[in-house]
Amino acid sequence: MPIDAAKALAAGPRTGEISWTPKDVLLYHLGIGAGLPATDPDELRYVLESRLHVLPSFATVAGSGAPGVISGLSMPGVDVDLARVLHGGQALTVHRPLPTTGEATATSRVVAVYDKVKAAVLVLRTEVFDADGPLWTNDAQIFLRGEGGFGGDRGPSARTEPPAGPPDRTVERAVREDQALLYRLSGDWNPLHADPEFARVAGFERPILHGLCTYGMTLKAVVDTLLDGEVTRVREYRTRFAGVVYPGGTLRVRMWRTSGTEVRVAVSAADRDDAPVLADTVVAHT
Ligand SMILES: CCCCCCC[C@@H](O)CC(=O)SCCNC(=O)CCNC(=O)[C@H](O)C(C)(C)COP(=O)(O)OP(=O)(O)OC[C@H]1O[C@@H](n2cnc3c(N)ncnc32)[C@H](O)[C@@H]1OP(=O)(O)O
Repeated sequence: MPIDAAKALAAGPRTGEISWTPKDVLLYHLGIGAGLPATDPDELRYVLESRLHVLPSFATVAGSGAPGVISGLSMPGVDVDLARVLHGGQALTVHRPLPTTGEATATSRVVAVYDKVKAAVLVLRTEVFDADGPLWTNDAQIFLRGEGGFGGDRGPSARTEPPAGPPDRTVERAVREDQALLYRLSGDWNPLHADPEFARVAGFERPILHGLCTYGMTLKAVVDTLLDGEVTRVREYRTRFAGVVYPGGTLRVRMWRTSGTEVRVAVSAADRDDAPVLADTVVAHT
């Protein structure tokens, strides 16, 4: 059986050491489209090592290859075809600002398996600590097409509409044609994002963008637009991947300030009739 929920949930945590350097942070920032225009002082904080600030969504790729990245998909009770895997959602809690250089311990385990009948949804939690204590917690929701129907708990429904009324701010961000090719160098080498033949087998007309690339692009847009570019103000950031993004397209990012410490966000593909891309998206901040 491809998904054995009981076995996946009973499996002990996987632990590994991770580390990163400013070069990894710079590469990640470039992969989510930072650095344009190259002379903009606000952009230099993302792409120049002497001024480097770490966008918290870097936590989703830090120490690639360790538990929690693609290797997180090979675990007890989970034996799935990569072509059926889509990233369903992501929730990040930042316990402390991310340093530009780090050595930490990452522990991952499956905390939930939901049966959506036509799919299974796996929630993989990764907790990261360094010598000074907790750094961040990441929950990845992995949508496994065709793997449901095992009689499990259906779990929560993902149907939240964006807040009523016009957004406080709307910005657009171009997705470069080579965005996925650059982004994948931060650690997610899934061929779905680079190999046209693999993408076709997976049911797409061409390679799609990594969900976590859209996730990072969106957080950067929010931080730059509403948080004065101060990356350390982000406390939590969660989203659901509601539709695919193709390289070469344009993200339309709508933002609602719902309180002094919360921004709700909806992202659509401006080049594809405003099709929803990110839903149920919240940035909690100081
Ligand atoms: C450790 C990290 C590992 C990371 C692994 C990932 C590796 C990466 O390289 C892979 C990627 O980046 S893939 C790219 C990013 N993801 C996407 O583009 C997916 C976009 N979303 C979709 O296509 C559809 O929403 C789709 C297909 C997701 C769902 O659409 P439908 O099939 O039409 O589903 P629908 O009928 O609307 O709903 C069925 C039930 O599922 C729940 N649901 C819907 N979307 C969900 C989502 N995104 N996440 C979780 N649950 C979701 C619905 O609530 C519904 O359940 P219920 O009936 O109980 O309410």
